[in-house]
Amino acid sequence: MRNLVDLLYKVSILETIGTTKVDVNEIQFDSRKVGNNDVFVAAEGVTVDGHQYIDKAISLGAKVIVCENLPTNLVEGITYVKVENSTIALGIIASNYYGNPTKDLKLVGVTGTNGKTTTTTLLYELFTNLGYACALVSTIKIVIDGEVIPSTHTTPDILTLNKMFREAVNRGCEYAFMEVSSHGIHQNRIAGLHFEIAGFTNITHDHLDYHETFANYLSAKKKFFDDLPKTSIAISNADDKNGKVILQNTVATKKMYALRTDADFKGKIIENQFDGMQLEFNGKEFWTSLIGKFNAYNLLLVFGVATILGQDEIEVLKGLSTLGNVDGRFQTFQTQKGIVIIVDYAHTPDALDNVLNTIEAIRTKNEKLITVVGCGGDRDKTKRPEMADIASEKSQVAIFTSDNPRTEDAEEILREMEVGVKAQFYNRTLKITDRKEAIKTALKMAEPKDIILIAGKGHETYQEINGVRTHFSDVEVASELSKLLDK
Ligand SMILES: CC(=O)N[C@H]1[C@@H](OP(=O)(O)OP(=O)(O)OC[C@H]2O[C@@H](n3ccc(=O)[nH]c3=O)[C@H](O)[C@@H]2O)O[C@H](CO)[C@@H](O)[C@@H]1O[C@H](C)C(=O)N[C@@H](C)C(=O)N[C@H](CCC(=O)O)C(=O)O
Ligand SMILES: Nc1ncnc2c1ncn2[C@@H]1O[C@H](COP(=O)(O)OP(=O)(O)OP(=O)(O)O)[C@@H](O)[C@H]1O
Ligand SMILES: N[C@H](CCC[C@H](N)C(=O)O)C(=O)O
Ligand SMILES: [Mg+2]
Repeated sequence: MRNLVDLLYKVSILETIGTTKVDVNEIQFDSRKVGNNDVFVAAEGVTVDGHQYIDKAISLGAKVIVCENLPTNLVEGITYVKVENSTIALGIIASNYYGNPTKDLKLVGVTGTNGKTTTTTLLYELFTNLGYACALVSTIKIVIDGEVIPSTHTTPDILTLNKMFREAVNRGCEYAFMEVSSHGIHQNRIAGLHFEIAGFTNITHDHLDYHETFANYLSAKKKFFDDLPKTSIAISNADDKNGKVILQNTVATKKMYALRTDADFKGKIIENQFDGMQLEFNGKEFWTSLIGKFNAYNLLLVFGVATILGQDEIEVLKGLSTLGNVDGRFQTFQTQKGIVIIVDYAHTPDALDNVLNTIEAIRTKNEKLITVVGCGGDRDKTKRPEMADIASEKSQVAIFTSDNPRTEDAEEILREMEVGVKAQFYNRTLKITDRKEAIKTALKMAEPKDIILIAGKGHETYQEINGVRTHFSDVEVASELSKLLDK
């Protein structure tokens, strides 16, 4: 049991009704999870307003209600705490409940449209190999000192985060690396966390279904940096058009990394091949098995963060040169027939463009490049024609297929993609709704040395159609089918 007074420390309270000198059990923001003596924090969501579940929470045993609007029917014996912003209050209460774990960790958050999973995973692996106990919160998985927990969000809710960080501190973790999504920032899922370093990768077109305009999307990302305290360090990509904008109003110490301009962390690509890159960071050369300019940026951010955290530059570069690809990010293998398959999580126009440019820069021009790609349902629709345009322009064959249609009609998504194809490239495109069939067709069309890029789902091990998830893995499907077809 915890005392409510302690939990409300630093919460900006407008009004209380009833006593705050009560002991409470757990904190909940979902009425369905409320138990005896819990605190229920009612918050307005994207689909419903949590305030409408206050009675339900009380009937399940809630003793304290934290809310922005007091209900008209106040219940005897219940403590009501009116706050300005419920989600921010939830963040502070959650931190207090778990003993402010992020004050005892060096927490690094990375935001940006692409590269969050890659950079946070590389940081986790680098620091683990350097001998530190660490935690990772990413789209693919959550890891606490080696123990893997499945991930449901890129940035989980603030109660889950504090619970995990408490566990990490208890297990002796010194560092935590986490992805900070724009949804996470906008919904205050990171409220009250203490970030030692905040990193920015890049910002391009995504999630306009949620944020509506690019300006809103940019300001959601910027808010992460605006809210940092003076003691934090913000590190941004000087080559990105918005790399400086994002740091405009932060009071944190500012650092920059770049390949094209002068910066605190300056990188250069010496060689870029199919089996890796020779890079130069701050005048020191090293080899990485990661491929593509975008990964040079990711590695440079990792290098910057690691040196800011006090690691020796040479040791960091040695460490980076031993790291391989992150699951589903430019994951490459060859079939028996000699077809090169690349599975990549590119699910935005910019990511797809980067991956296709990377392949173009390192392939010999005699082979065909076949791209299999789809776009997710219930997500930003404006990505659809753009991704189809890019795929058809930069591949010899583009097969449009389903990604995760979720609750949308898969055929309709394909029609919306197709609109983006330029007339002169139309005859190099195919539409095959079933993803497995699409991959099979690509394999049948391919000759030895041809390249098949399977984009959009990367590490995912499911496909969601009509709201139902079934097991599906691009890597598994491609390798099973290629074995069958090679026979
Ligand atoms: C659109 C979106 O982001 N929704 C998130 C949001 O849910 P919501 O605002 O819709 O919640 P709501 O249903 O309106 O409910 C409002 C409030 O009432 C409460 N409630 C609701 C029903 C009830 O019976 N009782 C009750 O108390 C809810 O707990 C909530 O507090 O808050 C929930 C709790 O934190 C999230 O789980 C949920 O993520 C949904 C499942 C989701 O799919 N989110 C995706 C889009 C997302 O967040 N993606 C980003 C990654 C993007 C990227 O890759 O860049 C991520 O960080 O994962
Ligand atoms: N720095 C980068 N710039 C542009 N594209 C990138 C970069 N890093 C990775 N990509 C591309 O974007 C895809 C997704 O990368 P990653 O998973 O690291 O991004 P993310 O930001 O975590 O994405 P999500 O928003 O889904 O969590 C990769 O498969 C690759 O195609
Ligand atoms: N974090 C992103 C991932 C998209 C991955 C793609 N495979 C899809 O399902 O659209 C999202 O939830 O929008
Ligand atoms: Mg991610």
